[in-house]
Amino acid sequence: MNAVELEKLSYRYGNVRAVEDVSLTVAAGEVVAMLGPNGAGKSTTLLMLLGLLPPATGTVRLFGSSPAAACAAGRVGAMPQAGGLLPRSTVGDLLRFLHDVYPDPMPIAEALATADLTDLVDRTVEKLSGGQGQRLRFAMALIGRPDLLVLDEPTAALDVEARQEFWAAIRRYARQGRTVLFSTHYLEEADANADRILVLDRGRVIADGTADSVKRRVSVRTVSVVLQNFDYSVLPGVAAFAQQGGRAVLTSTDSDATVLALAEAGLLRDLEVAGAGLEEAYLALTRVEA
Ligand SMILES: Nc1ncnc2c1ncn2[C@@H]1O[C@H](COP(=O)(O)OP(=O)(O)OP(=O)(O)O)[C@@H](O)[C@H]1O
Repeated sequence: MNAVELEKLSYRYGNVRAVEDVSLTVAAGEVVAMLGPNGAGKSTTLLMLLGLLPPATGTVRLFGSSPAAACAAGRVGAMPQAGGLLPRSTVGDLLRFLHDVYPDPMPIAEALATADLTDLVDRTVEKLSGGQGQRLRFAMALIGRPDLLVLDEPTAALDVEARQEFWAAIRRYARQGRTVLFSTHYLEEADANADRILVLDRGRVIADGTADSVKRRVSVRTVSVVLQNFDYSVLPGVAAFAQQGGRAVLTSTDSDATVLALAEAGLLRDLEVAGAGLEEAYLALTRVEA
């Protein structure tokens, strides 16, 4: 059974089209990253998925049920983007409280260990670092032993080390065959931690597949030549332009056309053409859509 089925979901805030006709399924056991720039519609999609925002059009099914029924059955755990921690409570207080709410919770010691919080059980929330606070939210999301974990930009504002610790905890949980859906701005996070990447832009899914297939979705290449005084962005195929060490580095969705145009403009000095990484593919995808 699919963990998530979204069909033709749309949402508007007044005149702003936040989500447009999004249809997708997530199979049970998949770890899926939802990648997209600011305002792409990630949070709005996740809020509708969780049943916290009624879709303008379309339907959401979680494990074949409505979001409300799946949540009531304890099958869904979520880490929303914003969300306070009850002041003056300790890590242990919050987990004990939630432990008693769910039908089939995991032992508190297991939630603490999975989120690497065992040594902080008596710490009050005001004294937690940013990374520790996020790991507590993660423990709160997973103590109900949910089959589906939904995380909205869980590592925003964390430093590199805290992010690594956080992802190690998520991977421990995913290895138990759970479904995880997370949103992020960080390509490397999506690449390193997800089986599949969805790219959202302006409310639509513009790519869906493995990191490799996202790269192949547009045959993006990096074309570079010695930098000259020229507006490279007007050349055909060029989705992005950067200056690096005296070179013009062009991300191109049609490297043949770009190279031909460079030749015609007399700009072909010390040409290099290379396959591009996920970052360039993503940039090109969102630019091509624009
Ligand atoms: N409460 C709101 N009222 C009005 N417009 C909103 C509201 N929330 C979001 N929007 C708009 O809807 C669009 C989608 O926003 P959303 O927060 O879903 O995107 P996002 O991909 O999660 O962005 P971010 O990465 O910045 O969190 C944006 O244009 C945003 O400005």
